[in-house]
Amino acid sequence: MRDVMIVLRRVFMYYPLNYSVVVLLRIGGYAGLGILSGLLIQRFFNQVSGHTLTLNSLYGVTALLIVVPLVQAVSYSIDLSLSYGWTEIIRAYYRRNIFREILRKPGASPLSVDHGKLMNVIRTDTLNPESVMWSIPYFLAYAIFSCCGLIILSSIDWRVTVVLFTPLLLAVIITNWFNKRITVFYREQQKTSDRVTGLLSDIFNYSQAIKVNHAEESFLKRLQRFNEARAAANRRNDVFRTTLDSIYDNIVSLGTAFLLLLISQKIRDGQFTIGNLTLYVYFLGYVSNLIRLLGTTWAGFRNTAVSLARIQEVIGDNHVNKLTDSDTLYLKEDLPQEEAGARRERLERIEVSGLAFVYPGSNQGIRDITFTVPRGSFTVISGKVGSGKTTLLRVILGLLPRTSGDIYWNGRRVSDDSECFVPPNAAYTPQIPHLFNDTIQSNIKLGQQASDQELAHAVHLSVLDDDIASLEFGLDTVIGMKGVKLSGGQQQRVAASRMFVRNAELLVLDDISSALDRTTETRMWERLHQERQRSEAACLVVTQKRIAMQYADQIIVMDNGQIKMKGTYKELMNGENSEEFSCLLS
Ligand SMILES: Nc1ncnc2c1ncn2[C@@H]1O[C@H](COP(=O)(O)OP(=O)(O)OP(=O)(O)O)[C@@H](O)[C@H]1O
Repeated sequence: MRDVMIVLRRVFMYYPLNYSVVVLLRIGGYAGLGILSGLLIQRFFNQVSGHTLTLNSLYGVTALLIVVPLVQAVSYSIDLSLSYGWTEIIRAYYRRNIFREILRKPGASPLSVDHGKLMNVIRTDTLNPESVMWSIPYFLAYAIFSCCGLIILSSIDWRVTVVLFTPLLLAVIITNWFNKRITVFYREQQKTSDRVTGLLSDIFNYSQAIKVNHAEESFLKRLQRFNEARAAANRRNDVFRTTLDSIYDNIVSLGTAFLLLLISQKIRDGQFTIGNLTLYVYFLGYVSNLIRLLGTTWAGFRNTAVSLARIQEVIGDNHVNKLTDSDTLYLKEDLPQEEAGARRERLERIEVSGLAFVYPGSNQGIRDITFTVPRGSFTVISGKVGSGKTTLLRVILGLLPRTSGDIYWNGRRVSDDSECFVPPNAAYTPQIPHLFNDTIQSNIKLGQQASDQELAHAVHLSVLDDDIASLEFGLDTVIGMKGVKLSGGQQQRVAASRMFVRNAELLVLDDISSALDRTTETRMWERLHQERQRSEAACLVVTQKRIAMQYADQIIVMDNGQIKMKGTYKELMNGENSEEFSCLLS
């Protein structure tokens, strides 16, 4: 609960003035004007039943009974217009901060939760703080109203008041006891929802695999099972909430009946006026609302605590302050241009020394990697499947956190790889292209400004020009989810264009020619070679292709996470492990 309080306090600090005005409006509107209305109604009925009602006082009371609700209506409208602003903002900050924390994680670290949970966390768990912040001012207003009511009613008849409030107190205790179950139901609801969303996301992502393996039936059955579990959890929650609601509703009816029983004799004896009876019934309605609000506010606190734990699991960090950061949201302003990393001094050489990384919970990774990449050089990393080539690239790029070793840029130690090895210093094409459902052009630029000429140059280097020319809409062709409307080779080359357009000093390519025909592949390596001579960009390339190796200034052969051989193509072909080396080539 401490974390919940920290979140709510920081959320309050987004708009302290705005929120305070809402609190005051609700206290004024519900408590202040509510009590005034009650007293007016009491006075009116006392006058009617006591036959002391004069025309003047009738006009006066009636006018007030019209004016008070009108003032209340104005206060509610102001309240709503102020509240909708901050509830949206709370949600937006919360969601933006979760995204930011996820994106801050080292790029290649997998998320600790599946997509279903992630989606639910962002969609529904982010709603809890705003709902608590929404109900707190109501709760305060009703609490103040009820306390005042207690005092006013006690001054009329304290015995009747005590008897009237006792069942309400009992209701509070019962509600509190029931509310503990709310957490259990909420958790269950979220868990079953995560599973359904996760499975749906898998089905849509891998529909082709499901179809070709004729696995539709088994996936549908699984979906049905998950849906039934979710429906059962929702049902349990709904029944529980409806039961609680009916308890609150019946409290008013039971209370009124109780009251009538208690005071009927007193009214007959003239000890209790009709106006007082009306006042009691009027207050009873408000007090039952207080209990309802106590229930929802308390449930909101508990659900926020559950949600916080889920969010912290997603972002892998339990520092709540990060979730409530309130720097600019850009709701109305233009988004700032994507910031490139700070450009370092012109690259002369990169030195990798004693680099190591082990995947958590395994003994797989890389160890003791040392080599140098000079300006304008071409370094090939080769080796058997699973020997650690991709891991090495990712550790250098800061996508995986190195466990030991150093990287130097022109002799100066790099302390934050993920900040250093980004455009314009370095650009990377991963083994599996990550494309978005957008045009080819947008996929290449990915938020970066690029002239037509720069775009055409990047397309040329990745040997994509003929493909673009053959498409009806050229660079404006929309390529579908994950680029499904392109062939595997085209997808790889769109990803390569994205790297080339960044005009970086270090180009890092992970096995990108695997889906290319020989002619396209030969052209691509030739163009990359020419480009490197022109721009003096250094290239770090994972490949097994002979043609690429022939261009290489050095070839590093990995085995079981370590460097096994190093040299030029000629040296390795003529070295003592030449047979093993030639077996790697394709
Ligand atoms: N997230 C991970 N957690 C644990 N082990 C991993 C993880 N990713 C890769 N590995 C293991 O680390 C080793 C090196 O993997 P890596 O992907 O670097 O190999 P690679 O040489 O690039 O293989 P390939 O040629 O198939 O691309 C492998 O044994 C692999 O199973």
